[in-house]
Amino acid sequence: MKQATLYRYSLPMDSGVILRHSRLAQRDGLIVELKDFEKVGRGEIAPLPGFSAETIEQAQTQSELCLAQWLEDGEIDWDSLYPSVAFGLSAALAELDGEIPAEGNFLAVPLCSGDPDELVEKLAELPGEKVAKIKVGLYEPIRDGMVVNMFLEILPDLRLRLDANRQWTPVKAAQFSNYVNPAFRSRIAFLEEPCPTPEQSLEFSKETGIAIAWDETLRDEGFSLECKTGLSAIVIKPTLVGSLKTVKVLVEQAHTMGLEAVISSSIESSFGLNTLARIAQWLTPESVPGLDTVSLFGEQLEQTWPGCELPMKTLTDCEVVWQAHP
Ligand SMILES: O=C(O)CCC(=O)c1ccccc1C(=O)O
Ligand SMILES: [Mg+2]
Repeated sequence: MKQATLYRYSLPMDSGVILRHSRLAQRDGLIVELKDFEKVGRGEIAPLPGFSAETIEQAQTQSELCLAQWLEDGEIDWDSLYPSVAFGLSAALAELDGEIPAEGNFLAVPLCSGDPDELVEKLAELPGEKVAKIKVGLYEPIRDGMVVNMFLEILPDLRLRLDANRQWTPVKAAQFSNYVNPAFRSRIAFLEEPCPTPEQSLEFSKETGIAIAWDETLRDEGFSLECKTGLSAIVIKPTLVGSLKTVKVLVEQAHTMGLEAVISSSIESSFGLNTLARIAQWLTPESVPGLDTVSLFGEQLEQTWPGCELPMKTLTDCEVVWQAHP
């Protein structure tokens, strides 16, 4: 006996600088719950405003159509779905089928705002490899270069992931790198998307020896992964990329090319982050995922994120916006 339910959540948040152009004060999303006799599978469908092309209303309408098909044992055409719907639905189905192992990788790379004292504290709690992520490209590139130098100087066992979100012209990118001590450059694990185009970013890497990673580029029209000098990683945001199958293919391609694959947050609720932590442990066990975003929220949803003390909202507190069985 099958049943499908869509819950809609709304959680208070402050996206801060993570989103740059849009400051979100509230996060809305859907939780899909599939039941098949005693088996249950859940997934989160949460288009991210400013990043996803689809709205939550569009995602809900499409989810309802898909779920109706699933209830009738129909085939789902994954490639025709919005990425957020494809991801949430495929995660719920995979969980229903017992495909996603329960164990998660909750060692998220801490996102730091630029205050070294705060980071030193966060890092002291991290077991094993010390990696942190800093957003760059928000202020003067020279300032970013100085901040990166300072962190790497103060913490000799620290490695950094940087993310410029395509904010630097080649000139600004060069101003940044001129300020980074050449001896420190190899401790930049990667710099995501320094320049507006992938070609400019690759050129930057060639000139500076700083490794780069694709994030936005993965979502460019017609993108296919190729091995390029200087490219060391891809950052995969499943909510923006699509089904679990698409995620798996990207991870496999990256690993085949010797690239690191990093599962990362699109600011899902603590529920969605738990799913991502499990997927990260399952598909990219050697890589620390980029999931340090729960603190942007005012509440958690259904499942706690380890160490997070925010109040908990449960699915029973959420509105059921759709429910059906065959
Ligand atoms: O990747 C991470 O470590 C955290 C997530 C993150 O930075 C992010 C989250 C939502 C939208 C865009 C981005 C981004 O990579 O810029
Ligand atoms: Mg990024």
